[in-house]
Amino acid sequence: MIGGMSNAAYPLSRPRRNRHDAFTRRLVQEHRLHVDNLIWPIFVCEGENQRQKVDSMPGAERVSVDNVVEHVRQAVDLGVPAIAIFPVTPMSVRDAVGTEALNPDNLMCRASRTIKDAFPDLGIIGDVALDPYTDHGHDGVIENGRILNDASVEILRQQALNQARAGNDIIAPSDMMDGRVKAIRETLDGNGYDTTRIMAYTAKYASAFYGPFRDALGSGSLLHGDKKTYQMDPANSDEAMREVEQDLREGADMIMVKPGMPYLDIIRRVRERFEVPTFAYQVSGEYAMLMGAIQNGWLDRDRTIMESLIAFKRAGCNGILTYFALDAARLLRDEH
Ligand SMILES: NCC(=O)CCC(=O)O
Ligand SMILES: [Mg+2]
Repeated sequence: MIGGMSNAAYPLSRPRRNRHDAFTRRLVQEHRLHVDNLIWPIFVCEGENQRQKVDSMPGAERVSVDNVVEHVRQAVDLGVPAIAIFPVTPMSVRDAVGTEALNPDNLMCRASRTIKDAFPDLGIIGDVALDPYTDHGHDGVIENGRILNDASVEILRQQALNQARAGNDIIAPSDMMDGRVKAIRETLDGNGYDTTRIMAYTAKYASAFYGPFRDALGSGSLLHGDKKTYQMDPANSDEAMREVEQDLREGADMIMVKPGMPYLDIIRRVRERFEVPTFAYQVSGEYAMLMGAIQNGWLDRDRTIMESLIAFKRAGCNGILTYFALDAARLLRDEH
C-alpha cells in the first residue's frame, strides 16, 4: 500500500531517518577529518631553484633547499601541523654503509634547519633508515648478502642524533631493524634530546605500494632483491601486535602502520588493543593509484581524496601521512 495507513510489516527502526537531511547527517556523523590530522611528506633534492616533477606521482615535486621554505609555506598557511622530509641523495655520496646519513650537512639536515628557522612552530618529522644513503638501496648494512641488524642499529642511532641536532622534532625510524627504538631513545636522551619524540614505523610491510616513492628518491633502480627479511609479510596481523608491543616497551611515543588503505584492519587492531597515538602512511602507490584514476576521469577527485582519508579516522588513526595533505587541507578549509 502506498500512502495512507502504515503497514505493520515495516520496521519501527528506520536507519534512513538519520540520513534524511544534511543537518541530521551532520549531527550523527561519527568521525571527522581535521587539518590537525594531516602530515605532508615532501621530497628535497640538491641543486638550485629545482622543482622536479615525479612521473609516477602526479602533483608531487622534488624541491631544492633554496625553494623549500616557499614549498613548505603552503602547508603552514593551511594549518597543517607537521611535515615529513625525504632527501633525494645523489649517487655520488651514497655508499655501502650510508655514511652520508651521519653528515651534519647532508640534504636532510640542511632542509630541516632551513625549515625550522623559517617556521619554528611547524613539526618536522625525520625518517631514520639507511636506504636513501646506501648504494644498494637497503635500509641497513649488508654482509654476505644478509642485512645486519645490530650493526645497522648502531648507525641508525647516530643518524637519529644527527637529525635531532638539525631540528627534527620527531624521529621516525622506518628501517624495521629490531631494537632500534630503544637504541635511538637512549642516544637521544643521553645527548639532551629527551623531548624529541619517536614515531616508529612499527608495522611496515614489505609492500609493492612503495614503487613510486623509490622513483621519487631514485633508490628504486638501485635495490637488489627485496626487503622481506626486515619488513613484514602482508599476510600477517598478529605479528604486528608483537611489533607494537615491543616498540612501546622500547619508548616509542607514536606508532605507525604502513601502507595505509590495504592495512586498515591492522590500524583498527592496534588502536583497540593499545590505545596509543596511531598513525598511518597513505603511501606513494596508494596516491599513484588514486591519482591515475582521477586523472583519467574515472574517479571524482575531491570526494575520493576525502573518502580515502576518513577511512583512516574510522579505523582509529590520529593522523595520516599523505601526499594529499595540501589538497585535503584546502578542501577542509573551503567546506563551510
Ligand atoms: N620510509 C618512507 C617510505 O618508504 C614512504 C613510502 C611511500 O610513500 O611509498
Ligand atoms: Mg620492530
